[in-house]
Amino acid sequence: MLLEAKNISFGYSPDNIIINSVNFGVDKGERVALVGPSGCGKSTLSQLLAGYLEPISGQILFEGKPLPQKGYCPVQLIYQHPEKAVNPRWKLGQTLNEAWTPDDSFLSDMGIEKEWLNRYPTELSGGELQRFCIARALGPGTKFIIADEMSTMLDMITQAQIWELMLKIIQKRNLGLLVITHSLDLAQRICSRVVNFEEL
Ligand SMILES: Nc1ncnc2c1ncn2[C@@H]1O[C@H](COP(=O)(O)OP(=O)(O)OP(=O)(O)O)[C@@H](O)[C@H]1O
Repeated sequence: MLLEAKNISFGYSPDNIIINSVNFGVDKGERVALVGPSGCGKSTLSQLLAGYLEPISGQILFEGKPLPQKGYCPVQLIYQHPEKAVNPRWKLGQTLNEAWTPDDSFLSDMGIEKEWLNRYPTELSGGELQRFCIARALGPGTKFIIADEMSTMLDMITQAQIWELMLKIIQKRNLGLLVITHSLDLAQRICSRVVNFEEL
């Protein structure tokens, strides 16, 4: 398995366990969609898989080993809410360069204007900021992308363009992909396997 949750449990409080002894994995070369009703725990699982949250029991393994505690994480999570994923006090260029330095053609493919890098996060629209967060997550050290409802706030044309580019990058660099979505159509178009959270 490339990325694996082994018998993990988690709750935001001890009397409210949301993830109960779950086993889940994504193999090399697979693109998996995770679907399920609102509030069932998909985003929580994605945060556990990216190392943002610690399970109360069980293990998260990437290429058979725990995620690194320090340095760049090979598993990058793209959130539903880009404004929560950036430091509001930093200009976007600083935020991006902390992760990596994409060239001008990559920025232009992602629909990012260079001038935005001199702005603060509140000075971009939600969709513009999300494109920036997607670009940031695709640094050279990234081996696995978790996209949690990442394209919900983009218009249909931008959504299609971004996914087309993402899939090209994912194939070229052989990255793992987990997509969390409410759209079965998107799941079936993009992924090789669809998993229902409630059946885990
Ligand atoms: N930080 C938090 N503190 C306490 N409870 C939380 C927190 N985040 C989420 N929850 C609760 O955990 C449960 C699972 O939430 P989660 O966001 O993982 O669901 P989801 O399946 O991703 O939902 P959606 O499809 O609506 O995004 C929900 O009942 C939610 O209210």
